[in-house]
Amino acid sequence: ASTPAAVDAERLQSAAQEPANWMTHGGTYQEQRFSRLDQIDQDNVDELGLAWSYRLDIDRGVEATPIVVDGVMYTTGAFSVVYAFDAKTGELLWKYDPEVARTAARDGCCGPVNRGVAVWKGKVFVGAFDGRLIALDADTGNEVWSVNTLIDEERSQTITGAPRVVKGRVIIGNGGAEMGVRGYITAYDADTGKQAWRFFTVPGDPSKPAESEAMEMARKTWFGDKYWKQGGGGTVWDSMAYDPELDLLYIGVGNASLWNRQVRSEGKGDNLFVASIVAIRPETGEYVWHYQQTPGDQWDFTSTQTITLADLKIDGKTRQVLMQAPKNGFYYVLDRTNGELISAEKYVPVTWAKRIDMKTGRPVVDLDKADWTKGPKLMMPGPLGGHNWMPMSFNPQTGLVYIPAQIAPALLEPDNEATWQGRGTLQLGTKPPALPEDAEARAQVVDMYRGKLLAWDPVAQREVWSQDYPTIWNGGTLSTAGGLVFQGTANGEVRAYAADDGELLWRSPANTGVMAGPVTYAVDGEQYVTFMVGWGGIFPTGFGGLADNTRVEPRARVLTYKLGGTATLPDEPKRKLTIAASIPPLDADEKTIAKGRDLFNMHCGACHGFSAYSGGVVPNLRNMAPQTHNDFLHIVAGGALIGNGMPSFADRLSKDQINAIHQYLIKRQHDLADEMSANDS
Ligand SMILES: O=C(O)c1cc(C(=O)O)c2c(n1)C(=O)C(=O)c1cc(C(=O)O)[nH]c1-2
Ligand SMILES: [Ca+2]
Repeated sequence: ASTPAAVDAERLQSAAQEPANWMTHGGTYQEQRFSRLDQIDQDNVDELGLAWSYRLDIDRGVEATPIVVDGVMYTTGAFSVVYAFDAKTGELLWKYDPEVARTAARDGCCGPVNRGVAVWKGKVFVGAFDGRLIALDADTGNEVWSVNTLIDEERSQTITGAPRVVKGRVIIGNGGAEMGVRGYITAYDADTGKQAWRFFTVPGDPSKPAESEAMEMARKTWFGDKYWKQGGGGTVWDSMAYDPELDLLYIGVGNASLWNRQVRSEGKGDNLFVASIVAIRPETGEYVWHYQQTPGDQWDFTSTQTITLADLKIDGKTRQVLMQAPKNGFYYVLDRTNGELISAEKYVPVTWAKRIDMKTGRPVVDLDKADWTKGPKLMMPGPLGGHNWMPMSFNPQTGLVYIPAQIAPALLEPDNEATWQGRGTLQLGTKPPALPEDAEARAQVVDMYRGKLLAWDPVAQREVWSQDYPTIWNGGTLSTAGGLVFQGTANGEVRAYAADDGELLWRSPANTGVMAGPVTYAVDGEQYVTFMVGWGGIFPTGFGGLADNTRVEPRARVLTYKLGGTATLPDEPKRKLTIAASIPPLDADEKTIAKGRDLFNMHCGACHGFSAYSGGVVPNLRNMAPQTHNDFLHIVAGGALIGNGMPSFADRLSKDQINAIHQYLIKRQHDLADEMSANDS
């Protein structure tokens, strides 16, 4: 190959005909994550072996889908670091680190993750966690242009999603709806980085003119004068799909901000376009249609999950559909020409709504179970969703979608006094959705957690087969013409199943949790399958992942397999938690500990785990060494561990507050020691 990343409009539109390559995030513009490669099939998949592996630089959540073009793989790790590999040998061709401040992890809800790059005509595009969109020379990894996509430096906006390129425009949205931001998506000229258009998803300051007719319409669905001060939300932090025939770009719009609609919008209004699919023109950013899945969302029900386009035979007619399994637990099939609802059924247990009314297209909300603004409610799904960002796939040969589904209830409790807290702090209008501190009570919730690889018939709207996992947060899926479904698991394996009946045909250790969506490609006539592996994202950081003593290590790698591959992974057992030899005495009063608890959950919980349950991605504060206790103030206020990515909180926490947090953690460390000795006896 002479010109690297020589991808243009024609190649992208007919990507399905070039299965040796994986040229755009979802494999094709339809984002089906289906490959016509069939060299690896149901009969020989058990001969898969490691062809090559590469240890990435930063052991935090790995979420990227690699792009592979003409024998070169472009992929990313945590903090938006880009890697180019020889796809056959794994040789590193170049690496580009945008040098996002490692302390910037605080600016996101869910870790400094990145879901991958886009390529176009010799360039590689990456959205950096700090909000820059950067174009690199695909040959050298040198920067060609860089733009700042952020509109408000006072707020925490990030990029975690993968850009898409449509008609020579690089399109990217931002994350941040847990931190009080306004959502939008922006298109830039791929050659120059010049902004082409921006589409806002929620209205801004009502004293200023609306940016578009769409915003004029959206405004009428918001109430009071608070929403725009709290951002409004509606971030487009992950999915998009493009239909070249209809010339429509579909974007998945996230949850409202704050979560609490009482505080945000006087408890009423649909709050367009939160939790919606919106169809827009890729050349102009002009609104065409929308379908709102969760009107007036107050459950963090993002509609940012994989958007998959397909042509399905429904009631004897071929329909051009758009499909999604968003967090809210319903599987939606829409007519993608106009946004009309074709069907929607529960794909996991759902308590917030009874069903979707087919006449109105609206959910029949069960207020008794769903409205937590007047008192705590156990939600199903919770904010982790029936399905999160881990991509699903659709196999046109079986007619099934393969959803990394999960059952993850959560208790939501109101904080109706919520006010603006400044950038880098959670702004929810709920108490942070912490797991109970009491070990037994926590176990009761965690025992409800179940992961599920769900093979779903989108026409009949029913399960065809499923595979159960002991916990949630399992990986994205890939399906192939070899009759296979590939998926990695939360507890550290890569697997292949028969696409038709779900039989487990191959498994191999990944030595870490696997979340990202795998891809397949071919070089010199040989088929490869790549899993990006590495544990992180919001479940491990915010919710402790698995229990303390069975935790998964966050080892970040690229793992590439082929038939007869003979490379090996080092033997890397799970680390066992050993309790610190001494813990400072527990002598703070209840009031101090309670204050420390609230401060910790608001300022520290998203990374170190609400209620201090650690998933082992960042240090476990229930197991601090004596030296860490001694240095606590230096670390938290003095920035002693800035090099490790631990910011100084001197700008937002007083010495007294830091001490309260420390006392709370001492209590939690004693709790852990008690739990461990109870388990031993
Ligand atoms: O509302 C947002 O802007 C936003 C952004 C992100 C993100 O950018 O990663 C996540 C979420 N929300 C979210 O709700 C969520 O569950 C989530 C999980 C993850 C992850 O990477 O594990 N990111 C995000
Ligand atoms: Ca969110």
